[in-house]
Amino acid sequence: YVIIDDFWPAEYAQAMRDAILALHKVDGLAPNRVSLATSAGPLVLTKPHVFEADMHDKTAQALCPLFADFLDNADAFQTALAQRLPALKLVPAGRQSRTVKLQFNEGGGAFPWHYDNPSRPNARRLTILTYLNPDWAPGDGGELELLPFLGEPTRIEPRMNRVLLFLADELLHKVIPAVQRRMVFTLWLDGEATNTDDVVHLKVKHLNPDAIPLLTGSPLQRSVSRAVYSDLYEESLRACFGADSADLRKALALHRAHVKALLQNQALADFVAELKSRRPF
Ligand SMILES: O=C(O)CCC(=O)C(=O)O
Ligand SMILES: [Fe+2]
Repeated sequence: YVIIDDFWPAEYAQAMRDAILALHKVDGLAPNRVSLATSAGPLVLTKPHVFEADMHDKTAQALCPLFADFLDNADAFQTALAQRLPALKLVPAGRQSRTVKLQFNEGGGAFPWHYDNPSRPNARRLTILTYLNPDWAPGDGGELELLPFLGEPTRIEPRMNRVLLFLADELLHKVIPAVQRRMVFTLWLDGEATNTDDVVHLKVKHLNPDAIPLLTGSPLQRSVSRAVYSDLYEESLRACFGADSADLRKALALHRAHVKALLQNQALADFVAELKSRRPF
């Protein structure tokens, strides 16, 4: 990941913050809803105290010209990034290859551990967050925590005009509950080669310690992440959905079913035990 402070011209960052606040005032942000596929059909969960707008949405465009313009006119920025980061194989241009999301949280709003690109059909390769909180102070919460696979976690403070870039399909992260209101603008750029067969399907040849360096540097890690970090996933689901809510029970049940299915394969279960033993904490 990369952190760049004072990324945007100061007046533009302030205008971005004002635009999100204005959208919040006219109820232009909707509760965060995530739809998860289950054997019984889609399951929709709502993250409490997290409000969002996706700028591909026509209503959001009408209410928020600054970010509608950003979405329309980000080709030059996207092309420049694609050229400077060729290894990422970013789609070089095109409104449909990027997502602009505005987010506002307060009163405990949090995100559990996740990858921004969990698997197909998602095509995101790069996450670019812009934090827009001039008054942020320790104790306000809302830090982003990054967890490189089998590495040490890092906490990032959501300070004004701080931009954070990381790989959408390779970096596990969560948001600590926000005590004070907190605003973020997220830009996701799609890749030309995300979720190819070789990073989606874990194979028998990967189930040994020699393959660990491959997992730590590849989206393949997603196949085993929930099992390796099961305790952390559960703790973060509680922080997000509240200690005792219907959505927490559903999210926990889904998480546990996923882990159980993985561990039914003995070779995989042994490998997960090995990976767990290599966690530094
Ligand atoms: O709010 C943040 O800092 C990050 C939010 C996030 O992880 C997401 O929208 O996927
Ligand atoms: Fe995320």
